[in-house]
This record gives sequence, C-alpha cells and structure tokens, in this order.
Amino acid sequence: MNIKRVTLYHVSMNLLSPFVTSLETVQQRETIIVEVKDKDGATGWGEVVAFSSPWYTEETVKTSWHMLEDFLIPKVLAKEIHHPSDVTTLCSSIKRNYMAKAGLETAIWDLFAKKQGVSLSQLIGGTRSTIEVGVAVGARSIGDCLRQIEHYVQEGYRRIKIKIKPENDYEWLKEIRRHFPTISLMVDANSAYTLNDLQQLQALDEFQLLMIEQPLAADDIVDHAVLQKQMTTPICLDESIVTCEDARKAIELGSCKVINIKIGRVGGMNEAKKIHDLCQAKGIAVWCGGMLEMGISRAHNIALASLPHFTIPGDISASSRYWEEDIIIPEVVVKNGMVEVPKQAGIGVSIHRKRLEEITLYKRTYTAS
Ligand SMILES: O=C(O)CCC(=O)c1ccccc1C(=O)O
Ligand SMILES: [Mg+2]
Repeated sequence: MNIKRVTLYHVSMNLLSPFVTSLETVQQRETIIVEVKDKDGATGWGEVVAFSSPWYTEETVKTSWHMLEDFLIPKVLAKEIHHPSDVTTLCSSIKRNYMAKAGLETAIWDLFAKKQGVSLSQLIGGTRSTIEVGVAVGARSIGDCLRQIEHYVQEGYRRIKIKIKPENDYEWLKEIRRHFPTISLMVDANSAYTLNDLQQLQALDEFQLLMIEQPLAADDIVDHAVLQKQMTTPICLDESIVTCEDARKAIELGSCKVINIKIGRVGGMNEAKKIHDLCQAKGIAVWCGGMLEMGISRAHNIALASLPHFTIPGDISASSRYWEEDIIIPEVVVKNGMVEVPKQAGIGVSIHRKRLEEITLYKRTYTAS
C-alpha cells in the first residue's frame, strides 16, 4: 500500500448525559477522526481516543494532533506499507503517544482489510460472529446510578460496570446489591486508591464483584501485586498496561488476574492482538475496554473483541448509549446483550459523511510529496 493522503478531522459531539469518573466528568467529547487514502483511492478510517485534557493518560487531542502532523503521518506517507503491522515498526522510534499512533494504525488496518476484501475481524483471526457486551455507568448520585442500572439491565446488557471512588464505594455497592443481588457487576476506580486504603478495598470483597479495575496508580504494578494477594476480588489492570511488555511483567508479578485491552491505550490493533495472545497463553482473562468513543473506534473494538480469548463482555455499548446520532451507518446496536460482528470488508460500516461534517470543527489533509 502506498498511502497518498491522510485527513485529520477535529470533531466534537455532546454526550447524551455526563459521564462521571473519580477523576473527571466528561460531557463534551472532542476527538480526532483519521482518514487514509491510498494511490487507488481506497479509504480507511481510524479514531484517536485521547480526551481534551490529560486526566486518563498523558495524551490529549492537541498532543495527538501534534504527534500525527509532525511525526507519524510523515512516516507513513514516506514508505510503502506491506502490512498494517509495518506501521508499528515504522513508528517505533517515536516514544509512547499510543493513542495518536493507534488512530493512524487502525485507519491503515481498515484500509488493508478493505483492499483484501475481508472483514477486519476475519483479518486479525476473529472467531465470533456475535459478541457479548456490557455497559459502564458513571453516575452523579446513587439514585441516578440505580436508575441507570435498571435501564441497562432491561436493555439486556450482560455485565454492569460502576465507577467508584473512596467516598462512594461500600455504601453504593450495598445499595446496588440490595436492588440487584445477582447481576454480573464490576467496579472501576481509575486509580482513586493507594495501599493505605487496603482495609477499605478488602471490604468490597463481600459484593461478589467480577473484578475491580485499576484501583491503584497507573505506574504501580508492584503495589497491585501486594493488593491482589490480600483481596479475593480479581484485580483488572487498565491504565497500567500500555504495551505487551507491561502485560508480561504484570502477569509475572501477579499484579492482576484480568486485563482490559484498549486499542488506543496500547498504540494500535497490532499491540492489542499481541496482548490478547499473551494473555491467552498465560491464562489471564481479557475484555475490550471503551473510551466513550464514536462509531469508528467502536467498530474497531468489535473486531478486536471477536478474537477467541475475549471471554468477558466488554465496555462496547450501543451507539445510542452515548450519542444522539453516531458517525457510522449502520450504528452499533445491542440486542439481548449482543452485538453482531460485521461481515463486510474492513470495519464493515460506512461513514455518515453528513454527520461527520456537522461535528467537524477543523480538518486538514496531508499528502505525499
Ligand atoms: O463505556 C465506555 O466507553 C467506557 C467507560 C469507561 O470506563 C472509561 C471511559 C473513559 C475513560 C476511561 C474509562 C475506563 O475504562 O477507565
Ligand atoms: Mg478503566
């Protein structure tokens, strides 16, 4: 493949309702859509999942744009690409900046799959035609939280995830379990605790949680290993795992029993697949995480989650969970807690050009010299 043009769209959409985490409340979702075109005019689409501010990881929409414009796009425009995994190698001299890399790399995966005439799921070795999905609830109050759970359980979601922090964990979970004693339930702390909170965390063991996601700091796989030995609830790592090497070390240390794989956080589909394969070999459970994303990233997640070792429902909700109108056709729909894996070439959905233009604040095209 010779990539001839890359277009970046700076876009912004309002979430249907604010998403509250221990670190940030997201209402306006700003991001970058990446369109790549080769010499034959074939097109691939990717989405950068960085946020407006560096609350989740260090990347932002602006740092991603800078990395793409000044370093990453020039690399892919300069060389022939034989396979999307070449992009990882091409960009390996550029440190970190995983979400910026993933936005471009996933667009090239979509393009490559389309050129081969196969679905992205098929291309990466996906084995499922439907995937089980869960939903994440980031609520302002326990009342709001209970109402949301009720609604999503009724919609058929297979697993509910609640955002917690030290000020509302035990009491909230007590209330939730009183109303929903048997639902598949897990929590995500986005690093809101330290080992000083050991007893408070151990108290959560009574709620039969599927897992607790990222209780401690992103750069602390040592303390997570200490914590896992003293909790029965499985620990799942999210922010701590940005490479396959991180996953290997965390597994060796016993820092987690589960890993949440996000394509954006780990720099692309290639690395995501490597982590999947490693976890499969080591018997560590995995599921596909979410980033309050628009449809393009959602479609890439669906392809990833069709791999055989994704045995736990991911944070892959319907387009209508977050958006009035998504930028893909058809939108992602959830029926009975399941999403169909598209069979069409590439990510298997079309871009809703009119909707994309509506939410675009600025766009710029870069061409091969
Ligand atoms: O529904 C989703 O898209 C995922 C929700 C979620 O938990 C989340 C959303 C934004 C940033 C980080 C996270 C996370 O998994 O920690
Ligand atoms: Mg998380």
